[in-house]
Amino acid sequence: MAARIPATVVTGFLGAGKTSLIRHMIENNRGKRLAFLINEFGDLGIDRELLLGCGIEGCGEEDVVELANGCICCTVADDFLPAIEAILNRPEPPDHILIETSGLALPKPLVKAFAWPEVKARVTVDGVVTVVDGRAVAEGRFADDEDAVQAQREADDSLDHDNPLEEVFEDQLLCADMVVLNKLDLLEDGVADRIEAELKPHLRAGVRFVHAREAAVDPAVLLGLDAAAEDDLDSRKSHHDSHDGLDDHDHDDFDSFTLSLPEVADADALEARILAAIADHDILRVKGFLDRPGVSRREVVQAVGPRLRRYFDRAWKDGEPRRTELVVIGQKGLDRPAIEAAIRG
Ligand SMILES: Nc1nc2c(ncn2[C@@H]2O[C@H](COP(=O)(O)OP(=O)(O)OP(=O)(O)O)[C@@H](O)[C@H]2O)c(=O)[nH]1
Repeated sequence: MAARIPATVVTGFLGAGKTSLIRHMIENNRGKRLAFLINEFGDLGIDRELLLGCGIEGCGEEDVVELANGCICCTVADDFLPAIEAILNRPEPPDHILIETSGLALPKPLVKAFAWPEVKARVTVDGVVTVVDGRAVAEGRFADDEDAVQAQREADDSLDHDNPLEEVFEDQLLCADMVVLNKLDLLEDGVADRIEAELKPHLRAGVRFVHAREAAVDPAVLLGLDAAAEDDLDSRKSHHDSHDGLDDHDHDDFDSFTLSLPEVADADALEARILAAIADHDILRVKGFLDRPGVSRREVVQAVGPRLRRYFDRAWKDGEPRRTELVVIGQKGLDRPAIEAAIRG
């Protein structure tokens, strides 16, 4: 059998640092031919745009494939398989494939797809890398209310949590071969070690932790784990393993919408309104691009919980419509009219 191409699955909750990790990998890639499959929740395709916007050599249009139709874990057969086959059938197949899942995806159904005979013959899962937002963990974003869980367990004997964030977060950890504990700069001394000690007993044996800022991890550490995860599915537990073997997962727990705005003359004022909306409506993630009048470059907006960053990436291209668009993601029941009104001001 010809050597199989290794694929790394990069997972982690919304805003943990997956795109940053992949970007760092592209910048520090020592001559390997890489291909990227990018999937995200929300319909703007921002992550692909961000990677292409960095203008790094070795990251061309054809190398970054976006899986746009919903969440990868629920559309494996329709979207993922044709995309991976197209990559494998290129005249010059890549040396390594990287797959960024959406922040709400469960990695296990994706890894399972690699066990399908037509894929397994040609690709192997080198490793599942789970990026963790250390600050969000420290703030207790993924922690259930213990009393509520206990009450629920007593009521229906199920293992389900009352906090869907925690379920997704745990599923991503339970599938990991390596955990990147990110956002060290936002943690007090000693907190990263404490988080690692707390998470470790819940993970599969031997899973390594790497602590990182800006998800900057040497590709030599991330790639070449040689895990063959598709042969090892039983050890990767999921809250969504069901008795009939079918995955039982949908994204009804989460909501997203896209907001289009006119050009933004005062970005500081818009930032303040976005932050106020995030606080008032418990929004998990906002990201998008701003059209700033008189400025040749587009401005990126990234918010994860209460923290927001803005920076200019690339120039608007000739003929490209200059747009201001933001994707807003939160738990089910987002009050769209109120959020829109708050952000529009
Ligand atoms: N302070 C701080 N911010 C970080 C770090 N790593 C990433 N970020 C920021 O966190 C935000 C989200 O990072 P991304 O890399 O886009 O996260 P992601 O996991 O790809 O996000 P989704 O695809 O939306 O789930 C961006 O504003 C990053 O600049 C870090 O180590 N420290």
